[in-house]
Amino acid sequence: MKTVLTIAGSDSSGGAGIQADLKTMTMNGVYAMSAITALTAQNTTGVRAVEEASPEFLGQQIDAVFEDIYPDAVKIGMVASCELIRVIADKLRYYRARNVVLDPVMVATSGSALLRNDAVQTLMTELLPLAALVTPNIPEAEILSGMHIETAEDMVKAAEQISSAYHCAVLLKGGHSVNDANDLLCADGKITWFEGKRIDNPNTHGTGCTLSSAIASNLAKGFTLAESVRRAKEYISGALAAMLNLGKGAGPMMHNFDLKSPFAEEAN
Ligand SMILES: Nc1ncnc2c1ncn2[C@@H]1O[C@H](COP(=O)(O)OP(=O)(O)OP(=O)(O)O)[C@@H](O)[C@H]1O
Ligand SMILES: Cc1ncc(COP(=O)(O)O)c(N)n1
Repeated sequence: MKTVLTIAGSDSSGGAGIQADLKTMTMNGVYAMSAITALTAQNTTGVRAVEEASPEFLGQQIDAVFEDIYPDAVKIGMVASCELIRVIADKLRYYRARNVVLDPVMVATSGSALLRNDAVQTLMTELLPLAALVTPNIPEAEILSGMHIETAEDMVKAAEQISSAYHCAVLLKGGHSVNDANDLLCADGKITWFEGKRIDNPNTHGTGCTLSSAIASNLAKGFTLAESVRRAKEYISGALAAMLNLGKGAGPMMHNFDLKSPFAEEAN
């Protein structure tokens, strides 16, 4: 069985972060492992508190995984601080991690900051060059490229700029666009659009975490980058279309929307 490690923060409400990653990886047929950067006390309405792991303890978690079950892919989500970013970068270099997918999480859907302001530059210089793929949403791509993004042409220019500056592929996600949810892949100088009809569902907590974990899972299974993105887009569209409605704010999506297991049956 193929294996994937997520290095990310815990979301107590289960919709984003480590919890979304483990659900997504399991549903995408890989064995999921985790190294937790921070605990968050959060729900669908917002983040109440954050407890960061110490850099030493994060390093120990990553060592424990790599020394025993070497992951076929690594997904990185919330990284919180400069110190934690440096540990992650050192470990990924030391273990020559492959298929690294970086979701440059900065702000939660609810508006709370998940990355310290002074850590944005460290994320860009330390982690982007190690990534096979970086998956910014539109506001994150504006920060990474220093460009304002309004049109599809702006998305292409920003993705090309980030890709050439950091020598990694870029998937610029269109979830925050006013039009359809079309995502753009820029890899080896080639632009590919992945089109998605906008689903009228306000419950989008954890969409970015889910998409990047599904891509990492498919890379681990040996699919090409473009095919991994296509399959992940299909997965996120299915999870959103299942119209789960939980919580008082932007709720989580359903992961077991396609599960026909007898263990999933509910009592009448
Ligand atoms: N309403 C929607 N309908 C269809 N697809 C969507 C919708 N919202 C987001 N997506 C898709 O979900 C994925 C994540 O995109 P998005 O731009 O929301 O990322 P994000 O902002 O990082 O997510 P997060 O909510 O975790 O912060 C993309 O493939 C995007 O196209
Ligand atoms: C621990 C953690 N990681 C990532 C996100 C981003 O997800 P979203 O933008 O959907 O809130 C989050 N809210 N919490």
